[in-house]
Amino acid sequence: MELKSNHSSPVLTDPIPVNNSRLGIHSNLLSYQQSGGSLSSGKYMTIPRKKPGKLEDVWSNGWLEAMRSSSPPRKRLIKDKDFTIEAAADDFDIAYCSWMIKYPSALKSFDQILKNAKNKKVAVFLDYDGTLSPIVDDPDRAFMSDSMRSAVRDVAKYFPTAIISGRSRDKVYELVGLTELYYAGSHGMDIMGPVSHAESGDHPNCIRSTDQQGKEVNLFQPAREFIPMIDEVLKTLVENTKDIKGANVENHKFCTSVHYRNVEEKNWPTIAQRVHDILKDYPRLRLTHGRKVLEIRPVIDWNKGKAVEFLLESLGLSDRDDVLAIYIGDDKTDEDAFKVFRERNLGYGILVSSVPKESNAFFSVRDPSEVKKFLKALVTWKKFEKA
Ligand SMILES: O=P(O)(O)OC[C@H]1O[C@H](O[C@H]2O[C@H](CO)[C@@H](O)[C@H](O)[C@H]2O)[C@H](O)[C@@H](O)[C@@H]1O
Repeated sequence: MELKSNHSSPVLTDPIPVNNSRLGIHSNLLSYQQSGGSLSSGKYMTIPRKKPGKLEDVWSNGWLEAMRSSSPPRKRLIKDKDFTIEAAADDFDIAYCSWMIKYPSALKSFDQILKNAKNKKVAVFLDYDGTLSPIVDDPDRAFMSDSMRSAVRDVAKYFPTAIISGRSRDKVYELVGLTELYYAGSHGMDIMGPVSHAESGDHPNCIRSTDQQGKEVNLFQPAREFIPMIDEVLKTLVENTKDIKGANVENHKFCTSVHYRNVEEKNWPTIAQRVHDILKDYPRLRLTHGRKVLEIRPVIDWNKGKAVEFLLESLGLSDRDDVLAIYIGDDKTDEDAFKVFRERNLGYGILVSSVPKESNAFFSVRDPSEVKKFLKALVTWKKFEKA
């Protein structure tokens, strides 16, 4: 079945604020115009969304392949009365060790990182799932440990620190529970940042608000106009996947996730097809892949990388030679941030991965427990430096 022709060229254009040259990033904010929606005037730019193609193409357009490779398989454990080892440990370790030549351990390279951080202001950006909390089957039970929370709290005492998550800002705040951080939810499409250096506050998508403590903050929501559309899609996704055992649709306000971690693999084509069928009616939405999750988000040129740039700007830390930023994340959506770090020489991206995978990060750590070690080491260094 072919998609209707009106889906093949869905791109109308959206206003781009032109008077925000101080915040160069905003001139790149691109989006599609809502059909029939009225949007304010301004400069227009477009980005192409991949033509969806034939419906049966979930087989050939790479969705299924991406789904299969979207999260490392849990390693098989061989248990003995005295020890537990991972299956095929030798082969795996060889591959992992050679991968680590390209992405050295951030813990083992700590001295090198410190050398570059000396006399610089360090800012820390942290992803949540798979970085601060381990990956678990139930997204509602992805809790971070108290010791991790305390490590993040300590980091925030010494360095401006932000959480950049795919989850809704409210949800990730609830999970982290620290008031001393900045939060960017929905893959950066919902940022609560400081007002102090906020030329970013001039942006039309930025409004003054107050946080949970009543402190004045800047709220930046570049995809606000998409809320009704996301809401509508969410309802359809819930309805159309309710008969697929294990499927779980999560609402992030500016985007939505369809989890298939608990869906039998033989049903992955079905869930992919259902999502595909719904998405074809929404040319202003696109799909990205996370760890056993399909993420549906607005087609705007905004992501975790842009969110980091925005926060650095808001913090008065942009375009400065005396700033070194660190970003720690584990999944594909974090690659947008790693890429910006490389391109703009902002500092170090650190990938959390226990298996070899291509990345734009500079360093790696294996899992959240190593993230915690790294955060603690940063704090110890700063304390020592101050003493
Ligand atoms: O940007 P993040 O903070 O890493 O959020 C990305 C997605 O994380 C969550 O899903 C992932 O973690 C779940 C809990 O461990 C796991 O069950 C799921 O398979 C993973 O994809 C969250 O539930 C998603 O909504 C986020 O988009």
